[in-house]
Amino acid sequence: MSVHFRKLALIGIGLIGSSIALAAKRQGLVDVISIATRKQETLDEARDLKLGDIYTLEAAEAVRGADLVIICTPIGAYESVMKSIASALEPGAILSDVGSVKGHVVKTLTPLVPAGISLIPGHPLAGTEHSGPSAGFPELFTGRWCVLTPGPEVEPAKTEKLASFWRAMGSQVECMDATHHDMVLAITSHIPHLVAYNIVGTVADLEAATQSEVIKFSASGFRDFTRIAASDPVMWRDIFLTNRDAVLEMLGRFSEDLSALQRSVRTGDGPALEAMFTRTRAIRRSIISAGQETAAADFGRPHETAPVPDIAFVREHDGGEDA
Ligand SMILES: NC(=O)c1ccc[n+]([C@@H]2O[C@H](COP(=O)([O-])OP(=O)(O)OC[C@H]3O[C@@H](n4cnc5c(N)ncnc54)[C@H](O)[C@@H]3O)[C@@H](O)[C@H]2O)c1
Ligand SMILES: O=C(O)C(=O)C[C@]1(C(=O)O)C=C[C@@H](O)C=C1
Repeated sequence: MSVHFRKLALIGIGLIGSSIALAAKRQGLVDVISIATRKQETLDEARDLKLGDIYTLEAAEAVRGADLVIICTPIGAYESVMKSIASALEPGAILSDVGSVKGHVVKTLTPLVPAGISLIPGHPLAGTEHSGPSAGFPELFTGRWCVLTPGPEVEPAKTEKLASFWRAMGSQVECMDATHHDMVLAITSHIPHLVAYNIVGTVADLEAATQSEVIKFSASGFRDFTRIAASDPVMWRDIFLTNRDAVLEMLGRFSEDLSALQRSVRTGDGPALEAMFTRTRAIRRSIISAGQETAAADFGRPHETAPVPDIAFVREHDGGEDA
């Protein structure tokens, strides 16, 4: 199966779009890359970085003649992007995306997709807290999962072609149901971000209320949370607006477990606290020893089959992790 595409159109060129452009070019997966963004300054930045071959503010122009189109904008922009590109899509093209929520994306895009176009939603489980065209790097997807959620109507050969594209950029690919994806990501990615946003907000409020230097003397545990809490506000707003049900369901479970911990602290239950912390330390160590700092374990893939990414590289780009 050929991995090659004639023309790749990227709608939105931030962290993920620019990483795809760099990785696809490096691996020789496409002849031409066309890039569309909403703002001229972003387009100019992408051109200065030589991310593509064609640059335009018109998404419809970018997708004309493209055999692979990947939407790389925040999820809230999908409907208007789709309406503007629908009539310009090339018959036979694969239409995909990289959005962090899949159920909502399927619901929004499906009714707008013209006949003859294969919609195969995707989600690379890789990222950083940085955004914009200059944040991308071609190794972002190396050793990371990419989840695809094709509907039953999609020809298996089309899904396989897109899967080969992601594999050629270094990812491992898994197909799954969009609802399952959203439930797993709610607990492994969305709630961790919510917790980080909350704790950093609480500390900042405390500092203001007590007029004391709480943040100045914060230890590195708190700083790890501030990395996550620095993630793009628009992207994360859209994730919580579109994965509401799964996030609320998982948040219920999370709150129960937090209450149990609260009780252990209040009652001075040392053994319970130690048992919990021993269990979580073992989970962290098993992820690190498998070299897979992603949600791979949550997809039930045995650790030993996970590829070993260059942890030093990941650490440098992710802003620091303990080993
Ligand atoms: N950042 C991550 O860690 C990460 C990881 C995996 C998936 N994702 C998903 O990838 C998508 C993009 O995230 P990112 O981190 O690359 O964001 P980003 O903010 O770095 O880039 C988004 C890009 O979309 C452009 N854009 C916004 N609205 C647009 C519109 N209407 N038309 C054309 N362009 C538009 C912006 O100008 C920007 O270039 C999101 O849907 C997000 O859920 C992000
Ligand atoms: O490493 C980070 O900074 C990320 O937040 C990446 C992360 C994640 O939660 O793992 C964030 C959202 C994406 O949908 C996928 C990956």
